[in-house]
Amino acid sequence: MDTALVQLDDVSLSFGAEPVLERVSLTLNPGGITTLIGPNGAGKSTLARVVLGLQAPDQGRVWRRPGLRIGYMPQHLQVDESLPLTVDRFLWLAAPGRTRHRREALALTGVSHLRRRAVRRLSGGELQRVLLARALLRKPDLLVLDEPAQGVDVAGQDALYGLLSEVRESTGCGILLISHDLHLVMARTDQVVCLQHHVCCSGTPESVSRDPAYHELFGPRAGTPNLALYTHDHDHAHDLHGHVHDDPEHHDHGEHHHHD
Ligand SMILES: Nc1ncnc2c1ncn2[C@@H]1O[C@H](COP(=O)(O)OP(=O)(O)OP(=O)(O)O)[C@@H](O)[C@H]1O
Repeated sequence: MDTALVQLDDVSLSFGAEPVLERVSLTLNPGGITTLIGPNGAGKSTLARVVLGLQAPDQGRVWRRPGLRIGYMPQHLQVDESLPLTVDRFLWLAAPGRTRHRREALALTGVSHLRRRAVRRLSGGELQRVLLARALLRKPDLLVLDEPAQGVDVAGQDALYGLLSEVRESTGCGILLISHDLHLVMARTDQVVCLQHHVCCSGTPESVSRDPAYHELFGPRAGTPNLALYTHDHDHAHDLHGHVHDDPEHHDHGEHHHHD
């Protein structure tokens, strides 16, 4: 833990009566890429918000390295349609500083040509790259990216994940990534955490892609193309909301599983 950036121990959180995170533990290390995967509503963004300190858990412990700088790329960004905000100004508002730094960040994410463009005129993929540049401008120890590749074309997605690996190499920062692009992500991550309110399974991409709980969530064709056949013998069942059902003997796919 001395070397960790963030450590979560047994974190639980409910919104009203609905448990969203159940006893989640997670360690984020410098230079490590951790990918959070799970169906819609599994609690991934909520967990990211707990890591960021934007959301306090009901139970459990959250530890952040003192002085930790976090760059965050949110899943959604509301841009006021009436504001003629340029990309350059948008970046400056997040991290006031020299023009050179903003140019460098935009060059790194491959969108130098957009510096004077109005933010509200950007395409989805262009905006994602600008948001990544904004997160990098803070020179973060930890980058938290909530579905960074949404709206980015397939070649661009590959480039984006390649870029994240480069950023990790050159800066040594840790990266927490939320992603649905299993094929692209699995090859480029050190640790995969498969979330369905609780941590279903976690580990290296290889070990997770062989885990029955992973296949239960994502189906037999999920993961890397060279996946070996698996045996479906997981040791816990989920109810309709994805919460663990303790009695694997009475595990019934039709009634107890609801995976998007
Ligand atoms: N502030 C909130 N108040 C009440 N419920 C919330 C709040 N934030 C999230 N939720 C609920 O918590 C659950 C988990 O949401 P979350 O956004 O963390 O899921 P997710 O795994 O990121 O989903 P997706 O893949 O669709 O982005 C959802 O049912 C959501 O409606």
